[in-house]
Amino acid sequence: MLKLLSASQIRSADAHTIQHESIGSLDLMERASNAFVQKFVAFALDRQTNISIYCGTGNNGGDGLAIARILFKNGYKNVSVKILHFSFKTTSDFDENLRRLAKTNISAEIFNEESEFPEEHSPILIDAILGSGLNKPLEGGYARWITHLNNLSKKVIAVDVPTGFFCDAPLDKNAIVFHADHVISFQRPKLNFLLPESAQFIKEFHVVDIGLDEHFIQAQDSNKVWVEENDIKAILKPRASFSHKGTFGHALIIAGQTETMGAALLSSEACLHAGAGLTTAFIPEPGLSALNARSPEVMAILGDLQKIEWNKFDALGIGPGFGVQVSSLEVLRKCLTHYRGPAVYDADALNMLAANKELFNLLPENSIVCPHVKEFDRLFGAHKNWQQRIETMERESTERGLIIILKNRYSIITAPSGVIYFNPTGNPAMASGGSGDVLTGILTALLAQGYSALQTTIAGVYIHGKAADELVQERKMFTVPARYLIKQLPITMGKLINSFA
Ligand SMILES: NC(=O)C1=CN([C@@H]2O[C@H](COP(=O)(O)OP(=O)(O)OC[C@H]3O[C@@H](n4cnc5c(N)ncnc54)[C@H](OP(=O)(O)O)[C@@H]3O)[C@@H](O)[C@H]2O)[C@@H](O)CC1
Ligand SMILES: [K+]
Repeated sequence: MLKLLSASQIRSADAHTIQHESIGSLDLMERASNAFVQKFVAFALDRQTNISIYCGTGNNGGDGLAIARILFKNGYKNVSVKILHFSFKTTSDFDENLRRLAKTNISAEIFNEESEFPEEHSPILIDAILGSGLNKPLEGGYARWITHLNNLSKKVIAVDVPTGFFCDAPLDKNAIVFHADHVISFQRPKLNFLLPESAQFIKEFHVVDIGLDEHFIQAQDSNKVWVEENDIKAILKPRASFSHKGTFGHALIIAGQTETMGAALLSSEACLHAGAGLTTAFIPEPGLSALNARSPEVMAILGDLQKIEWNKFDALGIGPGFGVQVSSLEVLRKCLTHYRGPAVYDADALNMLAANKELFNLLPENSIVCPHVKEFDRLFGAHKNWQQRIETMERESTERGLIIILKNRYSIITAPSGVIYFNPTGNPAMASGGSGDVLTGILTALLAQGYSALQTTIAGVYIHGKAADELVQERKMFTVPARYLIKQLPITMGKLINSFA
C-alpha cells in the first residue's frame, strides 16, 4: 500500500530526497520532466504536432521549460514556450532551465498580466503555470489567462497538478482551474484527484515515479493509503488440496422482492462465483423458478423467516432489492439479534438502518456497510462535499468499529483502526444497476471463505473493479452489465491468486 501525502508532505519528501540522495534539486526536476515526457508521448504520437507549453516562474514552470527541451530532443520540433511572468520571483531551478532553453532553437515568449493574449494555433497545450505550490484561489492576471485558455478548448496536459487546482483543500465548484484532459502527476495521486468533485476539472490522471525517497514517504504521518495489486495477492490464498465445499463456507444472501428479484439473483450468483462453498438465498417464493433457472448451484429459503437456521451460516449479505417494508425490517431485526457471524449490509438494509437508528446501534463490530453516496447521506446526514464524507466515515468507523465502503470511482474504505483506503480499480463502464449487488455477493463470499472483514473489504472492492477493468481492456467492452462482471470474477481471482503462487 502506498501512503497518500498532502502537497506539503510531498514537498518535504522532495527536500528530503535532495538532502539524502546526493541528487540536486535541478536533477530531480530533470528526472520529473523526463518522467512526464515518457508518459506524454502517448498523447501526442505525431511528432510534427504543434505543442505550446505555458510556464509560470516557480518550479512547475521550471518543469515546463525542461519538458520543452526534452520534447525537442525527442523529435518534437514544433514546441513553443510561453512564460507568464506575473511575479518578480523566480526559483533558481526555473532560472537555470531558462538558461538551458536559451541554448536551443525553441521559441520562448514572455507575457505579463496585462499582455494581450497571443494567437494559439497548437492543438496541444501543456500546463506548467502553477502546480502544487498553489496557495490561494486564482485571481487577477492568472484568472484572466486561465479563463481565456479554457475557452480555446484545446487538448490540455497538466504537469503534476492543473493550475488553480488545490490538491488537499475541498474543491470549490466555481474555482478557476486550467481544465486538463490529462494530468501527469509526480510520485503519488493527490487526494482531490480521487474525489468526484475533480471530474469537472480533470478527465484523467496518471502518476509517474520520479524516485522520491519511498522510505521517507512511507514513514510520513498520513492515514490515507492507495491499495496496490500486491496487497490483494498477499490477501488471497490458493485453494489447498483436499479442500471441499465445507472449507469455503456457507453464505446466506438475504435479498430481493418480487419486482426486484434481479438483485437477489445477481448477489447470490456473484457470491457463488467469488468462491463461497455453498450459497443460500433467502428470497420470496415467486423468485424460486428464476433462481433455479439462473443459478442451479444456489439453494433457496422461501420467504419464511422461521426457516432460517442462523447458526448454519458462516457469512451473511443482506439488502439488495430487499425493500423496506415491515416484513423486511423484521428480517433485519432478526439478523441483528440472532446472527453472530460476519456480515455485509447494503442497499435497503442500509435504508432501514438509516430510518431506525436503534437498529444501527446494534450493528456488531467489524460489520461491513457499503453505501453509495445517497445511501451514505441517508445513513449519516447530508454533507457539503466528499472530504466531509471522508471525515464522517473515519469517525463512524473508529467509534463504532465498523468497516465502511463509500462507493466511488475510487471507492473509499475506512477501518476501525482509522486507516482510509482508496481503491484504484473500476471504471465508468461498470456504472449501472446491479453492480453494487455483485459487490455484496463478492464480499459475502470472501467472508464465508474465512477472510477477515478488513481483508474481505480491501480485496472484494479491488476484485470487483478489476474484473470490470479486464473486460474493458481485454474485450473492449463499452459497458459492463453486472452479469458480465459476475462471469469474469473467477478469472480475475484466478489471475490474482495464480500470479502470486
Ligand atoms: N514535489 C516534488 O517532488 C517535485 C516538484 N516539482 C515541481 O514543483 C512544483 C511546485 O513548485 P513550487 O513550489 O515552486 O510552486 P508552483 O506551483 O510552481 O507555484 C509557484 C509560486 O506561485 C505562487 N502562487 C501560488 N498560488 C498562487 C496564486 N493563486 N496566485 C499567484 N501566485 C501564486 C507561490 O508563490 P508565493 O505566493 O508563495 O510567493 C508559489 O510558490 C510541483 O507542482 C512540480 O511541478 C518538480 O520539479 C520536482 C519534484
Ligand atoms: K500545472
